[in-house]
Amino acid sequence: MFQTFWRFRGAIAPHVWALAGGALLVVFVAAVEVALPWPMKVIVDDVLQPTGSSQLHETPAFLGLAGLSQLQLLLLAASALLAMTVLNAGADYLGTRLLNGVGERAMATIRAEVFTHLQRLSLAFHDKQRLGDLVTRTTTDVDYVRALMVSILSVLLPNVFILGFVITICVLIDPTFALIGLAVSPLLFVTVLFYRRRIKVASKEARSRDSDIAAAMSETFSSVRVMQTYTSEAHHEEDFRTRNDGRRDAGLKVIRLQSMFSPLVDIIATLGTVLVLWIGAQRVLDGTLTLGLLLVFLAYLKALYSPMKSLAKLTTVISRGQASAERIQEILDTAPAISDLPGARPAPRLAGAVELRSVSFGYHGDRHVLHGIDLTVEPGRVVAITGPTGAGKSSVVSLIPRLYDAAEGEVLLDGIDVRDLQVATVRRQISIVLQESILFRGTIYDNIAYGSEGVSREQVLAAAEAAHVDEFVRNLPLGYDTPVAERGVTLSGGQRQRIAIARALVRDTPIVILDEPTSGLDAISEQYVMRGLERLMAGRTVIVIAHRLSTLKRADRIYVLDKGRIVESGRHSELAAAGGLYSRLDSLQHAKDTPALTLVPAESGSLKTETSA
Ligand SMILES: Nc1ncnc2c1ncn2[C@@H]1O[C@H](COP(=O)(O)OP(=O)(O)OP(=O)(O)O)[C@@H](O)[C@H]1O
Repeated sequence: MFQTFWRFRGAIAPHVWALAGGALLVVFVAAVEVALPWPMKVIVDDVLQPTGSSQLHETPAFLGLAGLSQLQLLLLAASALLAMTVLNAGADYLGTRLLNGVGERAMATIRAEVFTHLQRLSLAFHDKQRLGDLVTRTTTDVDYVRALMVSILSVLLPNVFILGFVITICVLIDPTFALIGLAVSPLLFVTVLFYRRRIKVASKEARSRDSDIAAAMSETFSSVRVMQTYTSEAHHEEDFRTRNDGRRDAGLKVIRLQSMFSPLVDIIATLGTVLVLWIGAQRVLDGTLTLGLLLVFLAYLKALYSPMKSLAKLTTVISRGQASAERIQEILDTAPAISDLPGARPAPRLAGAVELRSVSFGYHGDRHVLHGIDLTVEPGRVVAITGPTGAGKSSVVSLIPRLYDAAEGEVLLDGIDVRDLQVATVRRQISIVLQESILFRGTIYDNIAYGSEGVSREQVLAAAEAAHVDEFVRNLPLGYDTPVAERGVTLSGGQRQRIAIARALVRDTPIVILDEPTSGLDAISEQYVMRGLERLMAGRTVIVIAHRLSTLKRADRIYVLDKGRIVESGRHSELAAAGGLYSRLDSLQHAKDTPALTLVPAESGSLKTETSA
């Protein structure tokens, strides 16, 4: 339990004074609560029943108030009660505020830490993660840890003090009687221990089911377009129902355990109370105990058991919080698979030579998807990679910006092994345009400037013009300040690609990777995008994954990939004549493209038609 504090000590440390202040205040509240039954005792024993054994009526004498009249005592006791209650309320308010404030602040720090760490973790980690699970860990789990910390300080700590104070006072007043009151404590303790463990296991299960639901939500609603088009709502509903039922059952198990726990504690506590009442009443009758002291004892018994009951309730909060803390820690403990190696140096401004030497690579251990890849691109040249689906084209290009590390062989940039260079300085010199470009929430302008720090507005606008973004932005009422919805769904595929090209142009990197950036576009959009790409490719090293003839013909060299191996390489004309895999793919492409009419947008904005080469 306390290791949770230790675990997140970095986030708590800046608030240690507020934490200490809050803790002191709640302990003060506990002390006042222990003193609260005493004015009542004075009223019962010394105001209402002032006669009897002087030994038993010693409180006013002990407090130096022996000479006061009954009325004066009543007034004093009542005022003390009121004052203590008001003081308690004030300290309670301040303490709760301080502790909860620390909780919120520390959790904001932890959330930020988790987010930053997640961003640093490599693709190999994210490939295996479900987005919903990561969201849950950053939100709900962090909140459960907050509840745990705050509860430990504002419930557990004062209750432990109350227990300590009460037991001490009871023993001081009447050790035998105190022992009777405490007789049931071991039973209570064992019950708490037993249930705590079981509730912790059940809570962890419920938490992982929560993640399941979050994952189902994110998977379903990130592909809502496909889901609705394929009318597969029923399938998603069924899947969700299964996960939801799992969560419900796990939650019900926690509730069952919890609800068994509380009444059990109640029964054991009542057993103790009955015992004290039975013996206490007899002692009051035979005059060895005052009624006021019996009332104090009973109040203390309540004060003794109610912390135990609170601890019972706290069990869930603590177990849940511990499970959540472990889930957060799992993320923070994951070391990024891709990071700067010791001695890595900043990459110099690259000329753009790219070489893969005998590279093998796999996503899962020894199951390689690339085998002995040799590939060379000279600075400023265009190299195309083609091949059937699943051949490993995307895998090859993902090794260049070191999104993954090769298992064997080397990836060299300007002759330097990428692993000897600082990752960030390499990635800053590579731009990627994917099949489907991702836009982020923000304006079109923000999306173009994304990833280029300190870039001027002129540069952004010039890139936008070169990438033919300007053509459609001009017609938008808010122009470049038009907000783009998350994932960019308010724009067409071609428009998104043009923004992505502008983004790459602003970055002005020596190396550009294009992963089929025109696939899935209609002919008109493709022409616009191609024009932007021409601007982007000029003077840079370009590695393009392509199937289209137009792109392949333009390449200085084509590598044909099949089942993770390079099976052919050369220029289009050589490969087309060689009678290998490329020529088969080429004839398929011809069959698809002929007769080919390509629409080319005229500068005026009207369309003209021209026959494809
Ligand atoms: N993130 C991943 N985790 C595990 N395996 C992967 C991952 N990405 C790709 N693979 C596997 O690696 C192999 C090569 O995939 P890759 O995406 O590189 O092929 P590709 O030629 O680009 O295919 P496509 O043309 O369909 O995009 C495939 O067998 C694929 O299943």
